[in-house]
Amino acid sequence: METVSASTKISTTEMHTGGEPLRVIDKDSGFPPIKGNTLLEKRRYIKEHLDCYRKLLMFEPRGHYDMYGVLLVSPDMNDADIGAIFMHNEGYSTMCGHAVIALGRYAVDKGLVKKTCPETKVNIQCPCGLVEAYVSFDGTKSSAVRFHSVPGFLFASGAFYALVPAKSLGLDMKTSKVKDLQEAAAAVTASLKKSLKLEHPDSADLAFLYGTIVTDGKDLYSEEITDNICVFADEEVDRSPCGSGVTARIAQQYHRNLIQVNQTRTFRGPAGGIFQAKVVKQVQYGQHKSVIVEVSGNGYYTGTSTFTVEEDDKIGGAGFLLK
Ligand SMILES: O=C(O)[C@H]1NCC[C@@H]1O
Repeated sequence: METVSASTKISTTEMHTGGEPLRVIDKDSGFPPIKGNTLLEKRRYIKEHLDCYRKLLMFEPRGHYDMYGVLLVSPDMNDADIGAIFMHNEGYSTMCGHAVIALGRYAVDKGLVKKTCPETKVNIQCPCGLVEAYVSFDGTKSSAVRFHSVPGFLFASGAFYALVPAKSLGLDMKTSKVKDLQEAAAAVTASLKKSLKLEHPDSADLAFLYGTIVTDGKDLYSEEITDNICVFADEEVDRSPCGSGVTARIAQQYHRNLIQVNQTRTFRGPAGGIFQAKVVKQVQYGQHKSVIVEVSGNGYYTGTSTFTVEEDDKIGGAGFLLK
């Protein structure tokens, strides 16, 4: 495992989607070179050799407990425009909807794809597979983004989640404190990790429980907003409604016959941000009857940063988290 070099200088673009941060680390950011032919190999290489840079960029004092980032790499899928490696307080996730929404805009604005009006398509290779993002673009400004998930199935989707109604934990989405919802969700994740063996049709790298989503239990189709909170990685709280999480909720609602193809549901996260989602088609994925879900939302820019390290800064050079 490497340690961060004192000559490090990494420049990032800061964004958020529904309140959930996204630190975009582009290919020319100053992040050290990454070995590997495929996206999953690169993800493994970073995990094994460059994890100190994740800590540098996600942890305090440059980030915080609930920070989220994406590193852009060259994709290995022919159809992909960009490759994305997601990172958070514990490691590297397989799919991230809020990041895809922000990244869609980023790719259009940075000229990483050929722009078309009224929508520009951006194909993003994520660890879980190819995600198609459609970015509204009027010739000058990019805005709302919708994306089509990889197939979502019950047990599970691009990322594996447990879905639990707040009521069954003795809690309430409107009146309970975020801290109480966070602790209860983390306890569900911890106990399931001990008892549940997950399998993914494509790769063992993708088969792990990413988190627990506590919901208001409003799963039957209606135009009413449904609230949820996603607690993932090391008890990290998603501020947004969670793009991969609402994909999982829609997949569950569809498989339980509570919604039909093209019925749009509106999801709200703990910061009040809204995503809309619907099943666009049913597909077969390995042995799983699956669905492609379309999720839409808005990502925004909040600024840019350049991070450096001083040689004798042991605390800031390693980064730290306070629980
Ligand atoms: O929107 C999402 O899918 C993500 N947000 C943070 C946790 C998930 O990766």
